[in-house]
Amino acid sequence: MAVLEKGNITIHTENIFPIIKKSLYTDHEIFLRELISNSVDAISKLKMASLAGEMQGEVGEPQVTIAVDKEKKTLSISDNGIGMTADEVKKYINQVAFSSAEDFIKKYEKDSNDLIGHFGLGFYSAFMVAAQVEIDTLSFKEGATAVHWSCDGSPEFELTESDRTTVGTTITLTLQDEELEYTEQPRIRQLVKTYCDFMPVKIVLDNEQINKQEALWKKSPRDLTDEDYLEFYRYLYPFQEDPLLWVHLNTDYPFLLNGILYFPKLKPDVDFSKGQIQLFCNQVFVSKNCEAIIPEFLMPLQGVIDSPDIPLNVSRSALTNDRTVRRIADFITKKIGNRLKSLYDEDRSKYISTWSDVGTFVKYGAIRDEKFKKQVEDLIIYRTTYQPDTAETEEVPKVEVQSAGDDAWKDVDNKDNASIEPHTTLQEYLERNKEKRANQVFYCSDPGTQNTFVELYKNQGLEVLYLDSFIDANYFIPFLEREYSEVKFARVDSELDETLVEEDKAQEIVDPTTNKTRNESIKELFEKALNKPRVNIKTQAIKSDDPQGTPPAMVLLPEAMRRMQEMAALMQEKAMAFPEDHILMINSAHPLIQNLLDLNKGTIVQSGNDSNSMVNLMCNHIYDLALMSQRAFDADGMKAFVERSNQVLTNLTKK
Ligand SMILES: Nc1ncnc2c1ncn2[C@@H]1O[C@H](COP(=O)(O)OP(=O)(O)OP(=O)(O)O)[C@@H](O)[C@H]1O
Repeated sequence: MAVLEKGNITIHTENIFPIIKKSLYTDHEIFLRELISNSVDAISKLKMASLAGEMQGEVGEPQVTIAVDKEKKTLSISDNGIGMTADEVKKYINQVAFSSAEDFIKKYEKDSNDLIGHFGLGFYSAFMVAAQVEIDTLSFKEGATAVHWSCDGSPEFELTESDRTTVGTTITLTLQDEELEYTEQPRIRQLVKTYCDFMPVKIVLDNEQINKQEALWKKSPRDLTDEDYLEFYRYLYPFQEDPLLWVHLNTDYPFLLNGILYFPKLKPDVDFSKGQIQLFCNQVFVSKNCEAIIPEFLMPLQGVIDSPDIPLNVSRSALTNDRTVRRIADFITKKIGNRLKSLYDEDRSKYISTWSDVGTFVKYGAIRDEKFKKQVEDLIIYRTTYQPDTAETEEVPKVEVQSAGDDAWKDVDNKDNASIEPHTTLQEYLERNKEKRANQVFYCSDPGTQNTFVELYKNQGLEVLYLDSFIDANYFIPFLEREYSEVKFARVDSELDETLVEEDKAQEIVDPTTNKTRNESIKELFEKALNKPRVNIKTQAIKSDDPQGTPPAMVLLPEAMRRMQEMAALMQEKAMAFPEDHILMINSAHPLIQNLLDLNKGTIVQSGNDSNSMVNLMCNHIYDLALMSQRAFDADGMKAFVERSNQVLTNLTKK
């Protein structure tokens, strides 16, 4: 075969190939994406040429075909695209590709690993894995002759005639010995699935199409059903629970952007620093790492974004500061806010049912992003103990939610989820409770351990909000306190609000010999029995029509002190130990406490019992029961509790 040309590739650095081969990129595998992208481009160029009437004959069904040969150690990528003439090979491969390679390498040699997806490496990335690269190509142009180009990784190349008869290009790589993994079919399938799954052309290996092809995000939302979105999610994230909501992004001005973002069901240990959104550029996968593009608070979202306007061959830090990227981030944030607002306005019961997960994003976003906060501040809701009157005769379960803007509660059909609980906004809460306790919010951070307190508040007609998501205590409540500086937030177990306690009848003197009040006597009794100087014992009489139904004692953790400890635990990244300094509040109105005082005075005659030791046991027991409703015992605590329980029962059953 006639040699058309032998020559040197026009580059100015002799050592470009060793750099490409060895040190520049850790991700050698991306060469396949680059070569397939070139093929897909060549196919769309041919389509355009055909539409422009520049082409004789029919364009066949577009296809990229991959073939591997283990014995020959080759991998080839063929397309039926536009092809190249000899002159085009000289120009685009020898000059353009290699001189841009040189530029690229010079510019990014140092921080190449910081590049998003190592995009724009192009044809010459083949030399990362190949000892020799051959191009066999026939241009669509009339009268073109097929050419064969080959290069062994030195700056020398050879161009010869080829006997190829079909329009298109085949790139054949003879792989380096340490890169033979690319002759393995499963490896190729995996790479195509990762990088080329949504490319708009069929990719075939061993007579089988191995890419999915349809990029749902490029379609119009009008043509898609909920099931389409769900199916796509399940394809992207198999074995995960269905997402709660999604937002379809679709704009072409002032930048091109398509994408679908899903709100997943959150795991309690969600890590806001790790993204799961996949970044594409014209349906070519770039990176599963959108940190520089997506605002941090949207990191737990999943899905895809695709934009040719995101500069991909710049370093990450340059990307974050890029003007278009910042505008894209703002656009995404705004769209998310709009989606939440429309759901809030149009489907309140769905909004509420997804709130426990979606709310975490919203709260975090409101803390982190001033603009987003403005968009969502009226959409932040809280589960509440408030129970509006419900119409009991209706057959369809109803959920009561507060309508937007006013204080009227309305029924919402709730066929899907009968267990939706009442929710309210903070403004509505403050408005509703301003007569009873102006600018005061009572909240519960853990219904499991604070239920006794919640019940107490509820019974006295005080409304409690549940601020029990994992970002509430350390981040969101402090944020609310900065936003609403006039409002005080107190956890239900921090102290008993004055509305819960009786103005004291317990000041009466019960012991004429010592002149002690009832309260003083109770306090002294417990102090002696417990002998725990760090436990601050207080007495109060809880208001109730049924004192037996109230707890005889409660352990309280003053708000400021508890928060300091929570903060300290957070900084040390460990769970907060139960504070040894706490308040033991004895409910002097409870019959048990009354009886205990009497027992201590010996007025109740317990035949055969040593009333002193019995009183002592009882005091400790009351304290343990109060502690128990706040936290679980450790092994020693449990042992002591069980032993004492048995002792009490033995004493009580003694003849
Ligand atoms: N399969 C192909 N069919 C036809 N022409 C091709 C093919 N592969 C490469 N080319 C030509 O070679 C040129 C250089 O390719 P290369 O991949 O280096 O850069 P690029 O595709 O222009 O840009 P990028 O750096 O973004 O990949 C292409 O612009 C194209 O003209």
